[in-house]
Amino acid sequence: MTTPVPVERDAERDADARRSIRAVRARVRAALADGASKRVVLAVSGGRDSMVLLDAACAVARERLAGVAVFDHGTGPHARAAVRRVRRAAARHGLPVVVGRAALPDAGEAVWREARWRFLRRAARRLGADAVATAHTRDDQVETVAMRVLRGAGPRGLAGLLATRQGVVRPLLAVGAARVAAYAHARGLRWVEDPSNASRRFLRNRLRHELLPALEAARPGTRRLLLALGREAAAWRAEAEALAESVAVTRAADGALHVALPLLAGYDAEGLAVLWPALAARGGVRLDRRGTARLVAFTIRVAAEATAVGAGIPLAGGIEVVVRRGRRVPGGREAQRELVLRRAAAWRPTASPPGNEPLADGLTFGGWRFGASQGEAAAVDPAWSAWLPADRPLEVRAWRPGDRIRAAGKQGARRVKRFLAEAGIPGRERPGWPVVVAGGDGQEILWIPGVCRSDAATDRHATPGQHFICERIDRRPRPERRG
Ligand SMILES: Nc1ncnc2c1ncn2[C@@H]1O[C@H](COP(=O)(O)OP(=O)(O)OP(=O)(O)O)[C@@H](O)[C@H]1O
Repeated sequence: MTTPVPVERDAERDADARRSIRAVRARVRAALADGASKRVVLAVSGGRDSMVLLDAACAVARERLAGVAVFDHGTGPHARAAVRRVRRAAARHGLPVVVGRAALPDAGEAVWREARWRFLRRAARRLGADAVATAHTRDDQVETVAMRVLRGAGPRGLAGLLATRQGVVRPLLAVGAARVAAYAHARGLRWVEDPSNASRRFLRNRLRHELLPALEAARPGTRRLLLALGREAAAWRAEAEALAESVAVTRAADGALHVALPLLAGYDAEGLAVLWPALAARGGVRLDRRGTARLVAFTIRVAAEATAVGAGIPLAGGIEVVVRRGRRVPGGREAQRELVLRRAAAWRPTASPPGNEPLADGLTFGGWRFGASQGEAAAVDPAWSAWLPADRPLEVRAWRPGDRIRAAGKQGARRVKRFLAEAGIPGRERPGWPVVVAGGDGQEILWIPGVCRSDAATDRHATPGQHFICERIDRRPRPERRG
C-alpha cells in the first residue's frame, strides 16, 4: 500500500515537468517557428542545453531545421563521445549533421570560440540555412554580463548575449538553466558532460560555481540586477546603432575606418560616447570603457584645435586613431580632416636610411612624405609644416649622430639628438628621421619635421618662400601634442 504523500509529490513533479516542457517549447516556437529566420542550423555541442534545444526544436519547428552542426574541439575522448551522441540524436530526428574539427587542439578558449563560430557559419551556408541557433540560457547571460563588468566593458559590451548578431538566434536566452534541466529530465534526454565545465581554470566556471553564488548570498537579487543591466545595455546599444547609421563612414581596403571630423563636430562628450563604440564596431573594433573615454576626449580636442594633422593616440589591442587630411570639400578652402581608426602595423626601424633627396612636392623619404601646400597650413601641426627659403636648393637626408642645428629662438647650435629626445622620439625611431638641409654641403639643417626649425625656416609666410608639410606614412601615429 502506498502512502498519499509520495503520490502528491509525483503529481507535483509531473506537473512541473509538463510546465517545463511547455515553457521551453513556447520559447523555441517563438524564436524559430514564428521568428524571422527561415531556416536554421542548430549548434549542438552534445551538452545538456543544446540537446534540449534539439529536442524542443524538433517538436515545435521541425520544418525550419536545415540540420545540426557540432564542433569537435579535439580535447579528448569526451569530445569524441559528444560528437557521436549528437550524430545519433540528429539521425533519430532525420536531420543532416555537419561535423567540424579544431585544427589546433591546444589553442585555448578564445581561439576555439573563433574557430567554432567560423565553422558554424560555414555549416549554415553549406546546409542552406540563414541562421545558427545556439542553446545559450538566461544563466549564460548572467555570467556573460558579470564577466563584461569585470573586464570594464562599456554599455555596448554589457548587452552580453542580448546583442543582436546577424544570422544568430538564441531561443533559450530567456529560460533559466533550472528549467532547461527540468526539461531534459522530463524528456529523458541524454547528454555528455564536458569535464572542463567544472575546471576552476576558467573565469566563467569560477563565476558560476563560486563568485555568483557568493554575491547572491551576500546581496540577494544580484543575478536579477545583472540581467536588468544587460537589458538596459541592449536597448542603449540598439539606439546607438540607429544613431551610427546616420553617420557616413568609409572603410578602406585595409579595414581602416575613416570618419570625417565635421560629422562628429555636432556631438558633445555624451553623444560621442554613444556614437564611437557603434562606429568602431563597424570596423571590427571593440572599444572598452577606457578606450571610449580616451577617444571621445581626443575627438573633442582635435575638433577644437585646428592643428593636429598626423597626431594620434594608441588604444588598447593594437588599435590607433590618427588625424589625416581628408578629401577637399567641393568649394571649400581647406581639406577637411578625418579621424582614421585602424590596426597599428608593427613598427620596424628603417633598415638603411635613404640617401639625400631633393625636396619636392610628393617626395617619399623612408616612412615620411613631403608635400608642398597652398593654404591648408591652419590645419597642420606647426612642427610638421614650415616655410622654407626658395633661394637655395633644398634636400632631405637622414639625421646623423653628429648633426647640430641653430634652432629658432635658441642661442648657438645644439645637437639634433637633444632636440629629438626633447620631442619624445624614442631612440629606436631616430635612425632615418629626416632633416631638411640647405643644398650644397648639406650641413645647414633648416627643419627637422615634427621637432624644430632653424631661423631660416619659419612658421609664417616668408617671401620668397615655399610652404611644405611633412606627414608620417609608416602608420605610426605621432604622439599627440598638447598645448
Ligand atoms: N562544440 C560545439 N559544437 C556546436 N555548438 C556548440 C559547441 N560548443 C558550444 N556550442 C553552442 O554554443 C552554445 C553555448 O556554448 P557553451 O560552451 O556555453 O555550451 P556547452 O556547455 O558546451 O553546451 P550546452 O550549452 O549544450 O550545455 C551551446 O549551447 C551550443 O549551442
